[in-house]
Amino acid sequence: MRIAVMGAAGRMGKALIEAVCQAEGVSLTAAIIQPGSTLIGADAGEVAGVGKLDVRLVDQLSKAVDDFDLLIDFTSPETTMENLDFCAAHGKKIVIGTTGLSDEQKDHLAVCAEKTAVMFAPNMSVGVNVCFKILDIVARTLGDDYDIEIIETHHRHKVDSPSGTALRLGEVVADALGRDLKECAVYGREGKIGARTRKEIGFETIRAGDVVGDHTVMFATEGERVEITHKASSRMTFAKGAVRAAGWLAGKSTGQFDMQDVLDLR
Ligand SMILES: NC(=O)C1=CN([C@@H]2O[C@H](COP(=O)(O)OP(=O)(O)OC[C@H]3O[C@@H](n4cnc5c(N)ncnc54)[C@H](OP(=O)(O)O)[C@@H]3O)[C@@H](O)[C@H]2O)C=CC1
Ligand SMILES: O=C(O)C1=N[C@H](C(=O)O)C[C@H](O)C1
Repeated sequence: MRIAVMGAAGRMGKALIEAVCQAEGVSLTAAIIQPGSTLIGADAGEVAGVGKLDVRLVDQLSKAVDDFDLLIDFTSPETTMENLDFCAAHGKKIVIGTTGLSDEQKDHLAVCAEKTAVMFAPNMSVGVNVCFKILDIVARTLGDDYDIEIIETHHRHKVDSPSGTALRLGEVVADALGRDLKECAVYGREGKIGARTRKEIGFETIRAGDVVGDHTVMFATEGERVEITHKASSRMTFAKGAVRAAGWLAGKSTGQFDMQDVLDLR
């Protein structure tokens, strides 16, 4: 499988290049960065800190169109949507890790998945995806008697909030309890807002330092509290998950998938 990495000089882009190099059955054959970057023409491996790979950084996906079978994209919603259309038009598979997509952009994934294989997950780590699975059981068992709060912490550079993972955690517990997250979510409380309503799901966002990504779902009632926490300490956990997803997608020509499919957790 010939892999292209979009946003190759970004935090995840560099981790993805390292993960592709470590994996079997895949190879890095293209790497794309922002137009205007001073790194255009540099060796992708050297920029990622894994040594020379003889893959030159280019500034347009179209310049690499004959060089890859699958694109891994962890960039921004706007860039990802452009690349998704490109991949659908040119029969390239795509693994998307970008968060902060709007509902319309998420709907567009399904449209493009009729033309090519699309894998999208707000968190590619195995640990978080196992948490999604067990949260469904925990929420169904504890039921409406427990207040649910979701707390996430990320590094100071993160631009979207709450994190894509926190929102997915909220969707999982809301679905398990028969609630609509759009109706019951409460974000970042402030002021004299009154007592908590029973069925609301609260989200708290912390941005600080170099935290890779922490998520906690708290279920609290009179007399006890259950907390399910995941802490990522390296971006390689996301990158390895994305490369695993890329290998899994080799067997698919169309359709939309996420890490629950890749890990057989459905
Ligand atoms: N699903 C998951 O498991 C994970 C998802 N993420 C998500 O991945 C995304 C990226 O995160 P992170 O790596 O920290 O962010 P960075 O800002 O470090 O990386 C994004 C990179 O994409 C580049 N880029 C943006 N637009 C283009 C374009 N048109 N062409 C080429 N390159 C482009 C940026 O370049 P420039 O800086 O020059 O603009 C930057 O280098 C975020 O949405 C984040 O939430 C992160 C970790 C895990
Ligand atoms: O921006 C990040 O860094 C991360 N983003 C993802 C998210 O928004 O959930 C996943 C991970 O927590 C790191």
